[in-house]
Amino acid sequence: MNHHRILAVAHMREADRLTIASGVPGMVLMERAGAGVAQAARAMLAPTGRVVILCGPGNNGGDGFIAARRLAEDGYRVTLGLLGPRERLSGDAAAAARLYDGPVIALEDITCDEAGLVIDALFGTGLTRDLEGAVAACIARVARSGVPVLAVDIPSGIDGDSGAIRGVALPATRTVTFAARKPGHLLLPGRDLCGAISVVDIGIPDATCDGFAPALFANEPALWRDTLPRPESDTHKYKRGHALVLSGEMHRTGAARLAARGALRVGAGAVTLASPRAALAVNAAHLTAIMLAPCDTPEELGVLLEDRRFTAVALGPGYGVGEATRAMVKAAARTGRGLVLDADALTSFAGEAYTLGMVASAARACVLTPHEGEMRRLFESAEGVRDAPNRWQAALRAAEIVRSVVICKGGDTIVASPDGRAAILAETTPYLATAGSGDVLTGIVTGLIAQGMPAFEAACAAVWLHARTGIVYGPGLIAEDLSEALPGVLRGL
Ligand SMILES: NC(=O)C1=CN([C@@H]2O[C@H](COP(=O)(O)OP(=O)(O)OC[C@H]3O[C@@H](n4cnc5c(N)ncnc54)[C@H](O)[C@@H]3O)[C@@H](O)[C@H]2O)[C@@H](O)CC1
Ligand SMILES: [K+]
Repeated sequence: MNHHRILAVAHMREADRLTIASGVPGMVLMERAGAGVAQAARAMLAPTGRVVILCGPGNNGGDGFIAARRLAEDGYRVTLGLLGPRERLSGDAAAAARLYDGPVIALEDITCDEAGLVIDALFGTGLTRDLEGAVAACIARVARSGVPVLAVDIPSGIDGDSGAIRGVALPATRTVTFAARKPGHLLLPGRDLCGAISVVDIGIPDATCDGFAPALFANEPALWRDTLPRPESDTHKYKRGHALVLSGEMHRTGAARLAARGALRVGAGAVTLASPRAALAVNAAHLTAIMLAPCDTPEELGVLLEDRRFTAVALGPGYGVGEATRAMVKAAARTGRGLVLDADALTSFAGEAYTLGMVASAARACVLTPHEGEMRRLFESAEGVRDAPNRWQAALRAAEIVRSVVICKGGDTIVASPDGRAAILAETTPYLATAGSGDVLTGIVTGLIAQGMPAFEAACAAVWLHARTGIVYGPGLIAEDLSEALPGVLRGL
């Protein structure tokens, strides 16, 4: 199994279909899925403990019936509640139900008394509308009981593609999913309801999923570790890339310095801050390893960037919104370097995502790092972004429009590439929500791109490193700490 691949619901269905078409009966896949659930359940139950299994009307319920049979055979006391009449089950789910010869009661009659575990096999990836009525009431009862819950495939009520709660959802202690995680396991609020997630191999060959587009991933080191720049023994500082970060005016210089420090800490050989003349003294008072150059106009930026040693430019943090910023972005892009645009550089193109796309296409590689508000402003009139059915589809469409890698920041940051790849961050910390934290992220991406790392991988690595540093540091974190704690996380890789 490719462990960082994730499968959209439609792709999971297609992978099932292709595997079945290649000669593996659907029932064999379901048997493996149910066996995986039973195995996880055993680890959560005392010997001969009581387990309540909630089965829905589709194949998720089918997995529940398989698990019920296996656990009953092992001597556990099984109570199975089914939503709807048994005669209405069809296909593999009906076959799985026939193999289970224990009693089946109505979902409405389920209680959790003395139960050591509840297995939630109500709905999986086939959820199509909000949960209500008897199911919603049952979910509320189980949630109130405090009994540990093992979710089959995904907690019932969570949308597999968006991670949204459809009406209500049953929070799980553990989730056992099949073949690969789905976007809803990583996106909020779904992620918070899954508990510990494990993936069971049900025999869907990797090659079956290789050609799926878009290609979705969990943002984990396995995705980008091989492309992470490592200095060779014969290196010198300019071989490790030279990043240029543009500073804002006198009263707004801190953001750029935070970014510059991030770029240096992640391994750029040299970093220069391009500062308005009026702010040179302020910046000089705060910089040591980072160099300083005066730069007030697009023409001056062009002259500065005639030095071919500059490999990447970052623009936006604290820079100010308006025509002057737009002109600087265009001047930077024209020089064909790696380009990272954040904050004011993005807001300066509010409502003009297509224009920004044209500008960005001149850069060697371009990465945009919008938070939710910047994303909304930039793409307010762009088709297929605001009305996308979920955040990864919005991110992919956005990347296509701006012809850049887009980092959609949030508690479940998504990195999307115009080539159709997207990666979702699985783990982060709310301590990162602190002033200047985003500026450091901008600097980390810039530093990686300056060293020649491909844009998508650089963006994914930066997002992961930033999050991991925040997790490791924890309470009390301020933006300045991020760059200083980064080496520890880099060492761990
Ligand atoms: N061969 C396969 O396709 C495999 C499927 N597997 C399991 O099958 C699941 C997907 O099965 P299905 O596609 O049958 O989907 P589900 O079992 O998730 O649910 C589909 C059923 O629920 C109904 N439904 C949807 N939303 C509802 C709502 N809000 N209220 C009431 N009823 C609602 C639908 O009409 C349909 O009858 C996966 O999550 C996984 O657990 C596994 O067994 C592995 C193999
Ligand atoms: K479920």
